[in-house]
Amino acid sequence: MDHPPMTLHDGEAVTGSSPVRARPAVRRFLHREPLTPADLCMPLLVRRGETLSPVPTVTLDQVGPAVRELARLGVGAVKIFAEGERTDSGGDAASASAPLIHAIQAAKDAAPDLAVMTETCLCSYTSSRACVLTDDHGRYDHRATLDVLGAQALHQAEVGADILGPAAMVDGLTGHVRSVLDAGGFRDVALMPHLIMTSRMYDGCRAAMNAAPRGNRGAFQVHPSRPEQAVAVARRMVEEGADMILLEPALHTIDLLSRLGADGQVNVPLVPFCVSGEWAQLTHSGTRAAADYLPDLIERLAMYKRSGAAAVITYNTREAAQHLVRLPRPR
Ligand SMILES: NCc1[nH]cc(CCC(=O)O)c1CC(=O)O
Ligand SMILES: [Zn+2]
Repeated sequence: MDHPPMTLHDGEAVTGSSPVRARPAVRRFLHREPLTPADLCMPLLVRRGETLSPVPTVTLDQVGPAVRELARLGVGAVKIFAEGERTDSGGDAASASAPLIHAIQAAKDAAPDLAVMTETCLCSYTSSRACVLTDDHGRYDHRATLDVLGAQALHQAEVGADILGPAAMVDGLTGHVRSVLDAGGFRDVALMPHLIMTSRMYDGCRAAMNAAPRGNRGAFQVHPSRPEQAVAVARRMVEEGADMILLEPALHTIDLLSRLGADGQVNVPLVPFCVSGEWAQLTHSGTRAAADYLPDLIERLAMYKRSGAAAVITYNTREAAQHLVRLPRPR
């Protein structure tokens, strides 16, 4: 044996222990926080009314108070989604007075130092609930999709959004939004495109936003059997100017998180999004007491960090942050 046997205070030998674990002073010396409130981002789904929803949502006038409370807890960011007017041509997606734009403004007014992320997508604005626009024959219209999303991105930047989230998963979107922002004088607005795997885990969010897809969203998202495609898409996003990449669903893309984070894949921060289905599983759709799921939640979030996440987006941000600020540390 390399080390003398470790003993507890009563002198009894401790088997299976190590010098690193045996003494509180050494554990304290080596302690690193696995997770802090600053690592977390809260998705805010903004809806017009308080009708029944399968996931937590807010109304526009609740955005300010919610953001202030999150900021007080030390939370790092919010990610704002909002339903707008729907038409075949993308409704008010490109309007400066869309609910999403007001919500971003409310969040920045409430806590200027908290990072505001957005979703830059069309599924909250199309009659079809698709993330893209289609032409008169129902075929994907690349030019029109990029035009509307570019205009939407500019409005998001104009009211102070810090990180935009191109989410339609179409080629060239990240690069297009980057060039629109640069031309508009917003070089310091960051891009975190979504790398989305097809999944049933989005159904709750889609229902809450009245955006259950009628068409085939899988045409653009990555199929779970194609990890090599996910790597290729991630690399292309970085080439086009992604500053970070969002991975969803977090729980079903942990393999990608560690794979992409490994040397030589992509060199940008990776941010898993624990989507609505993950919230539903953990909280039994909101019926479970926080005290019952908090240990699981904290372990889960720490696991994402350990697997290479720069930060984590979770609907449980508030409970997690409240729990973390109460913990004695180091432990
Ligand atoms: N528009 C892409 C997008 N943005 C957020 C979610 C899901 C988020 C959640 O379930 O919490 C999705 C997936 C999808 O629409 O297919
Ligand atoms: Zn979308």
